Amino acid sequence: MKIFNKGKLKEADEFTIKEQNISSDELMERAAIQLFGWLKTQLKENRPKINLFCGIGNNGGDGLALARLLLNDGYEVEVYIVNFSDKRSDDFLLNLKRLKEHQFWPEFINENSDLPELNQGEIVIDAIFGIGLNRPAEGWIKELIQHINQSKSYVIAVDVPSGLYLDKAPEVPEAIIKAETTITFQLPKLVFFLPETAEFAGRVEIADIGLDQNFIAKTASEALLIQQHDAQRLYKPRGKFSHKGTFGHCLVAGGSYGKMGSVLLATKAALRVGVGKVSALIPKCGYDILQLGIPEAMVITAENEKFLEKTTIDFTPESICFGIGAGKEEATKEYLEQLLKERTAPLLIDADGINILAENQELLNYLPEKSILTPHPGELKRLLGEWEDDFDKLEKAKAFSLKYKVIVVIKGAYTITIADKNLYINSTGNPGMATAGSGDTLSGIIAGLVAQGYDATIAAVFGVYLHGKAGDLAAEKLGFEAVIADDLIQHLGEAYKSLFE
Ligand SMILES: NC(=O)C1=CN([C@@H]2O[C@H](COP(=O)(O)OP(=O)(O)OC[C@H]3O[C@@H](n4cnc5c(N)ncnc54)[C@H](OP(=O)(O)O)[C@@H]3O)[C@@H](O)[C@H]2O)[C@@H](O)CC1
Ligand SMILES: Nc1ncnc2c1ncn2[C@@H]1O[C@H](COP(=O)(O)OP(=O)(O)O)[C@@H](O)[C@H]1O
Ligand SMILES: [K+]
Repeated sequence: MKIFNKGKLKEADEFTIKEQNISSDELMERAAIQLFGWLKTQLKENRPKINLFCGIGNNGGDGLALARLLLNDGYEVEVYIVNFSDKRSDDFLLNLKRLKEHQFWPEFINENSDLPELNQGEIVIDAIFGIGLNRPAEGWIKELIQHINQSKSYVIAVDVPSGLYLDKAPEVPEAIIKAETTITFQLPKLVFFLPETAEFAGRVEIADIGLDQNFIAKTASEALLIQQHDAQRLYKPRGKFSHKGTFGHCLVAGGSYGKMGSVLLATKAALRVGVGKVSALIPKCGYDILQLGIPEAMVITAENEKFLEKTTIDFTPESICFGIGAGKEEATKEYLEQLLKERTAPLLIDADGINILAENQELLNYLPEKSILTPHPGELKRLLGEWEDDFDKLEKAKAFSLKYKVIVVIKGAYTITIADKNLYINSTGNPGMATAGSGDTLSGIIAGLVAQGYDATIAAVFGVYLHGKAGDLAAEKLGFEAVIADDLIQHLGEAYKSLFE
């Protein structure tokens, strides 16, 4: 699903109005009908008091139209017009008039008003600012927002929590509505998936207001949310007459004394994701661990007992996963340098592989095109330096990815894959995956897909999706706390199957 910026969302609104020959207030009415339908479904027979806070732009207009629909249905409604300016939008005014025609008079509030009483068990609809916000909320509006946030009412934001920009980091986080649920129109917004801003939106619901599908399809977006139907299209079915040679040979090079489990996990994950053959290249001390832990894999040992070093292998793998549990010994660095310069196979670099690159930045120049780096935020910081906020982080990671022509997978609650200036935001995964080794399994999955012939960007995006889905399926059965990395591997088969459910 595409994620548009503010400019493109406005264009989509305008195009739809023209193309479908409707007035802008009809689009607003569609938005209100969607909001009303969602609320009614959620509330079932319950009839809590609903307090609507409406600004004077079109977001406020949505709120006023919703208030009318709620009143018509017999809900107890209180409407507060957050009267911060006299530049009221036409559709706001139209909906104010319609509300008054229903003999309902909203309360206008400004800096001199008392803050309204908001109680537990009541609902607050936040329709103060939408995508038209252009500066932080200040003074009494900020106080009102804080009052709403401190109340025990259930807060539902219309389109976007008031005070949150779409395309940049907030300057004043205290001046943003913290919603339990955000009902956003037509397309998801990038800020709903970034660590510093996602929490303001709470649970996100997308309301289809019928924006022109052709416009959405033909308009390029820099960010995509990867959901089931997107992932399904990436899947390559296995041919009836295929054999293990069809699905590639993956080399997992890593491990050091005390950290051999990471290689075991990645190796297993590569096999479970469908690779034909896997060889683990490890220091000598890991031989028994690997052979006993995963009899399906082949094992090659480096000369050294405890860490990885330059080793000659007598085959050409279809992908190499380098760095997990590897440590940062000089000899291990030299081996990475050799792999970078030899360019024998597509490379995925994770964990200590990334740390070695961060400490020896001259090596970055040797990264083969379309190599995949899978840093968690700590590793990313070592690679890129500090960033100011999430947007700055994304810009820096994009610049890095363009400069070295590589794919950067920023791991987190919503893992973001960056390739060719595009952002692919993953929709699967859960806090149960915050457990040691879950990143190692991801590396094995992605390298395993590359070995099977998936394009590197697709392998990253698809692998991240499958990994998160396996985590979701594991958590469904086991509960968040009990999920361990091996469970992700165990559920990869079901994750594949779920693509077609
Ligand atoms: N057809 C459509 O387009 C559809 C649109 N839809 C809805 O419209 C919403 C966008 O509406 P919008 O463009 O009117 O902007 P909105 O967010 O209501 O606010 C603008 C006002 O806020 C003001 N302002 C900004 N920042 C401020 C601040 N910090 N402190 C104080 N004031 C501030 C700004 O004032 P100004 O900067 O001009 O002084 C202006 O007056 C969108 O999110 C969706 O809900 C749906 O109905 C579907 C159809
Ligand atoms: N709260 C979360 N929600 C979704 N996914 C998560 C969450 N926490 C961690 N993950 C996922 O788990 C993995 C953790 O990777 P990483 O930090 O490298 O772990 P390790 O080094 O222990 O293997 C990443 O793929 C990340 O996206
Ligand atoms: K809002």
